[in-house]
Amino acid sequence: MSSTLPDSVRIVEVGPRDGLQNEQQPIEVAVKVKLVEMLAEAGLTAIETGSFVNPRWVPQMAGSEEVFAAVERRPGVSYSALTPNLQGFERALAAGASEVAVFTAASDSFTRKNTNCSIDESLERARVLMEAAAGHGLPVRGYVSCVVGCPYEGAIAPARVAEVARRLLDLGCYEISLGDTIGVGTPASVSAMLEAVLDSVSVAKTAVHLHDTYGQALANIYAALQMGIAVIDSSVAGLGGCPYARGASGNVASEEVVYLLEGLGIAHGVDLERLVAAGQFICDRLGRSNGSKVATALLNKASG
Ligand SMILES: CC(C)(COP(=O)([O-])OP(=O)([O-])OC[C@H]1O[C@@H](n2cnc3c(N)ncnc32)[C@H](O)[C@@H]1OP(=O)([O-])[O-])[C@@H](O)C(=O)NCCC(=O)NCCSC(=O)C[C@@](C)(O)CC(=O)[O-]
Repeated sequence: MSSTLPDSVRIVEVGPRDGLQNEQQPIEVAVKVKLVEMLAEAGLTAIETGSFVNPRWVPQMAGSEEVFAAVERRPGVSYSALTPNLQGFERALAAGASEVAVFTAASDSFTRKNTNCSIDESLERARVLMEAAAGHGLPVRGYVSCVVGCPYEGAIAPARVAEVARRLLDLGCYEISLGDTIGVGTPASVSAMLEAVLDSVSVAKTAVHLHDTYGQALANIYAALQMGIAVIDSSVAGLGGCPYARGASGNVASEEVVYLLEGLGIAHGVDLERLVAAGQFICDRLGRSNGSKVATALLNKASG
């Protein structure tokens, strides 16, 4: 095995936010709370618990205040919130989020559809937000969407991604999460993008956030691991998608990531059985089949 693989990986669980934001049916606050608590019990230490965006844009996240208020906090777990602007930050702060995440994209067209502004304007909003966050000592993570392809502009040049990632880092983000929002990347295009980013952002501050729309997410994660990336975003049961990226399916399933890391001998700190239980809990509540192949295989094995 390549010696460049990391010894341990931090999994950032985005299911309660990225996974649920696209759901059309109402989901009770108590169900979201139970999901977050089950994920923490499974050993996840970074859980994106909700977002503080305009509820007219993403109605499913309207109850995030209540979710943050009701979740029983476990020591050592970071309960983060996605925030597009100062107003979102103030809501996150009042709700007691452990940290916040700002977001932009490597595509102006996507940024306009998602946040009603240009990349430059989104970075200006992030700057204002981050000044406020610094005043409260709250860490800020940065997302770049459309790092390989954009639903409106097509292929995205790696240099464009590197530039936006660098600008977020310069604003003070402690980590940059690179999102293949529509899951079009392959190991070749993801590696080329990462090479460009790693020229100006250290590997220790780089994370990948890969949707599995074309079934390439695990292969892309393996390519990223080989480049030393040690932070992976994922969503329990493979839930999710961005409401402003038509056709985008869920993130790579957290269960798949844990199984892969286990097989590679990379430490991750997650109890797979409990994680599978959390995924099945939310799938049952949503009335849908489990999007994780690993969960499906383990559940079939247990019942057979
Ligand atoms: C960014 C805005 C707010 C701009 O939306 P806007 O309409 O341009 O905002 P505005 O500043 O002109 O304000 C208009 C109204 O929105 C309200 N408003 C303004 N901000 C907030 C806020 N924070 N919370 C609550 N309300 C807010 C504000 O108070 C006002 O209310 P009104 O006076 O009309 O009643 C809007 O476009 C928005 O909420 N967009 C969010 C879209 C979203 O959540 N997308 C999904 C997350 S991104 C993603 O999934 C990708 C990612 C991160 O996972 C990585 C990947 O996969 O690539």
